[in-house]
Amino acid sequence: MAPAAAHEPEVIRDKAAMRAWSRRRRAEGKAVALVPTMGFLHEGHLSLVSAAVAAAGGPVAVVVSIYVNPSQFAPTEDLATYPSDFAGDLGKLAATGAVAAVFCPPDLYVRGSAGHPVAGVSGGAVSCLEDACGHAHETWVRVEQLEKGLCGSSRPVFFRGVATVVAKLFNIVEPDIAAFGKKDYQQWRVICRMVRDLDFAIKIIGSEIVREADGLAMSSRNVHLSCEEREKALSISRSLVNARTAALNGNNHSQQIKDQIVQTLEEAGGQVDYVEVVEQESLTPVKRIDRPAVICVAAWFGKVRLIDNIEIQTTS
Ligand SMILES: Nc1ncnc2c1ncn2[C@@H]1O[C@H](COP(=O)(O)OP(=O)(O)OP(=O)(O)O)[C@@H](O)[C@H]1O
Ligand SMILES: CC(C)(CO)[C@@H](O)C(=O)[O-]
Ligand code: BAL
Repeated sequence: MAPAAAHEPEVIRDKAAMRAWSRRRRAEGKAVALVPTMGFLHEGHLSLVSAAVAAAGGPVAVVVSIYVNPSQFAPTEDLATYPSDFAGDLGKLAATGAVAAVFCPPDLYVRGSAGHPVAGVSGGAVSCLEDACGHAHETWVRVEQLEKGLCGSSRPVFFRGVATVVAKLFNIVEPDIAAFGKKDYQQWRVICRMVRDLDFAIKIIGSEIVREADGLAMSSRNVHLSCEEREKALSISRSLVNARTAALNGNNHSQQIKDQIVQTLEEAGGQVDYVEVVEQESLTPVKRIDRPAVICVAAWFGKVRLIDNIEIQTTS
């Protein structure tokens, strides 16, 4: 976003202090906008700040939360190596001049004692939270249909953890607006559905994907790609753009589109997790792209699992 006068955001670590801060801002006549993140910020995150300010359309206090949520990671996933740079993040947020507070709680869960045997959810899976601390926390938000498929298939505790922690953040920050990136397309849809179904009085913004100049979707995990892997990973955005061009030119059979993308990714040396063509809102698979659809991809390059997608708006 355009450089503005640097403004140091207030750093808040305590839940009660965060809630009190939000209530004071609202009493001053400001809307409160929340941008939930896991830190190691990049331009994609900063675009959410701009989107939240634009959506408010008036006086607004923007809160960016930075919290790496253990309950959305399975013990086999990369919680331990998730990148972080708190000082760098604060500098980037200050430079926007648009962020009033950073909420960075040391922990958001009631913890039990380690070593307790834990039964899994969804066919045996447990998250890093239960794995380390038993079942002291036992209340979960499930968005039962939308959490299935796509990322939900290979990350069985992911959306349960995301919906739960976002609900907790909503209850702590009490925002009027919250901004999410369409890079995590299924996550954005899951949050929209949770807000609708549970009557959160919060306007959810779905913000466009911010890309590097060569097309790679910005992602905190990109830092773990070697130069060679990064070059190969460009096959994701390139294959998505080609697929959209083909679909808009009438080559709109989902199976052919998927086969072409899988072939391109594998030839580049990627390991495909999934390629799916789905309806934009319901995320149900479509056989042809004859209504608004989105092509979603997850693929591994080296040890890094990347996701990306492209929306296709049909005119018919
Ligand atoms: N390139 C991007 N464009 C727009 N929004 C983004 C982009 N990358 C992340 N976001 C959004 O930022 C928010 C916080 O995401 P997160 O902190 O997990 O960053 P990330 O870059 O997605 O990291 P990861 O490597 O875990 O995918 C989410 O709503 C996410 O969709
Ligand atoms: C929404 C979120 C902050 C919940 O932990 C996370 O999944 C993310 O950064 O996309
Ligand atoms: N941006 C999604 C967070 C995760 O992959 O855990």
